[in-house]
Amino acid sequence: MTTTAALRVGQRRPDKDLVAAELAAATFLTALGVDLTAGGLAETPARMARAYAELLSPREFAFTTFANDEGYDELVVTRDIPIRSVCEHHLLPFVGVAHVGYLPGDRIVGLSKLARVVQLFAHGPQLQERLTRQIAVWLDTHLRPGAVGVVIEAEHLCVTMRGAHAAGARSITSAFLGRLRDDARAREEFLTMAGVGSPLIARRTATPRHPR
Ligand SMILES: Nc1nc2c(ncn2[C@@H]2O[C@H](COP(=O)(O)OP(=O)(O)OP(=O)(O)O)[C@@H](O)[C@H]2O)c(=O)[nH]1
Ligand SMILES: [Zn+2]
Repeated sequence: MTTTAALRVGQRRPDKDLVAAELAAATFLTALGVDLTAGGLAETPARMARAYAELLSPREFAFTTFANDEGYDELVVTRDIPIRSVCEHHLLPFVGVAHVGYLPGDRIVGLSKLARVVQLFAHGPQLQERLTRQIAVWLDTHLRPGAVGVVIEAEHLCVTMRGAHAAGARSITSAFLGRLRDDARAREEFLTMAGVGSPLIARRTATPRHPR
């Protein structure tokens, strides 16, 4: 018989004060010379408050796992999971895709949950490197698999739309734990399944060794 387990993850009602956020947004825009009485801007501070509240609040979900009764012992990879986060330096969006995989141990996870774990950590002021690592470590802790791999490819609007104006630049980060860290062939297989599998990319995305 397959045993199912579900762990509630995330906050049901994260603390937020939308009224204070709206007032602050109005002050912020006015200080930058934006005339809130012009055009359709009257509601903009309230919209900004709601928009950032959404971007910064993780959504609750159930992390559902099943006993690995079939003894499935090959990689499971979900690729091209959309990533939408905001960088902690400018609070501007970074957008792209995450490829997440694991080597099952005693349990397998509901496939949608890999995307939900990505979204859990993406909601909040982030660094791409930290986001990549948090997803990997969280899955390692809660699934106890033989390996975890996470690759994120993202465009940071603070890099492409302003500042350096490096239009089209994308940053690639990775985190490999367990067998995917120790075994270059397994890592190459993961990268191929994730669609980033050229030997050049495999070398570029290999993280430095740290003790687990
Ligand atoms: N490593 C890393 N850097 C990020 C990330 N998001 C934004 N940054 C960078 O954080 C840095 C902040 O640098 P600062 O010099 O303090 O900020 P700034 O004056 O706005 O810099 P410019 O963007 O170069 O105009 C910038 O180089 C950003 O590109 C991220 O996820 N990871
Ligand atoms: Zn930034």
